[in-house]
Amino acid sequence: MKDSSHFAGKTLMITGGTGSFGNTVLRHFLESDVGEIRIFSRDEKKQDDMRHRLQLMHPECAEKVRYFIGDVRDQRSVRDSMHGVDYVFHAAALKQVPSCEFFPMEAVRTNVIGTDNVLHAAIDEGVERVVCLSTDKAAYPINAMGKSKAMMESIIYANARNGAGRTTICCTRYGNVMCSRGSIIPLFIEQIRKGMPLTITDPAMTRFLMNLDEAVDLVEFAFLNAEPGDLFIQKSPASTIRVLAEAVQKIFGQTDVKIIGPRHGEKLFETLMTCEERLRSEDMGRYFRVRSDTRDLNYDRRIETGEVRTMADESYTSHNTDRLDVDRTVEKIMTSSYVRLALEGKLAEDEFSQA
Ligand SMILES: O=c1ccn([C@@H]2O[C@H](COP(=O)(O)OP(=O)(O)O[C@H]3O[C@H](CO)[C@H](O)[C@H](O)[C@H]3O)[C@@H](O)[C@H]2O)c(=O)[nH]1
Repeated sequence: MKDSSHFAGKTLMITGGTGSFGNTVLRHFLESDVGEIRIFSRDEKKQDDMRHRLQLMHPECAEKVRYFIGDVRDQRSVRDSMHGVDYVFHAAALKQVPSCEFFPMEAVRTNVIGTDNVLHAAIDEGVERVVCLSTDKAAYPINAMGKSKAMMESIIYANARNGAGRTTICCTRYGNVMCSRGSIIPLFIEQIRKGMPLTITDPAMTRFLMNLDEAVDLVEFAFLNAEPGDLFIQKSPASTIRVLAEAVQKIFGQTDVKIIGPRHGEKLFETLMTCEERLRSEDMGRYFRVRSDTRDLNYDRRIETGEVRTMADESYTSHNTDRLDVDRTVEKIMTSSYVRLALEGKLAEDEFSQA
């Protein structure tokens, strides 16, 4: 992390801390002189693995990390782990589209109620900043995962608007993180290794591509720049699944391709910023900021004059963003440490990419 003096001596908590994001962010945060990092998650085995990995690879900072077993669904466990915390990074979520489609109430419990629990505990405990992680699937949502994340965002903005005391709550939204657990690139690599055909849902589908370090940069940018209720969006390139498959094959070897059709709840393209958000967005270089709408419900008091615009002409989507060809997709994919290690046959040795 570049300048991380803002974490000096502070206590940070990462919900969903044993996931891909949690592992990457932990590595970044441990480079700073942070006081303490709390990993909050459900799975004792994953916590134990993380503890051992850290002791093995970075014994000098292992003591700064404390592990809390709990579930964001359970308010008590959230509160008990938040005493004395300065900053919260809320990454705990159900995020697989197909499984949320079959168990939508589970998405509600974790993504909606869980976020409400985290925010209220943070407000009550006087946490200074909470950065929540959302997804492109929350913009014009069509599947249960996206709808639950859209509700999560509403809860974030409502809490920020209704007054969160000394707690600044903000949100980040990004597209597909390459090589996160259960995602397409690791699956393609495995299929090539086993000599099996690549399973492609729809070759024309597009997805935004970013790596885990970029996700961490976005979260840090939000942390440093947020006003209450801000949404920060990472500008990202995208590619079609056909191009992505060709790029992975170019790196790992040719194999057949099988078209399997879209899975439950999938979109042809993703939206990172809606037309309505785009109208009030601010271009900050690598990122967009969408400020929260701070008007109250007394519409009668307002008299609008002149031209009133409700939405921008276009939303910001994986179809109309910078679209990568095969070579640029190869370049992009190679920025993922998972892919580089897989290529060198060193995946098992990596301390964090297995998360
Ligand atoms: O066998 C497969 C599986 C997937 N796909 C396609 O590959 C793309 C990416 O699929 P992933 O499962 O990797 O990602 P999703 O877009 O479904 O969702 C991912 O990105 C989200 C953010 O947008 C969340 O982070 C979520 O956890 C993560 O799974 C999609 O177009 C999908 O249709 C295939 O072609 N073949």
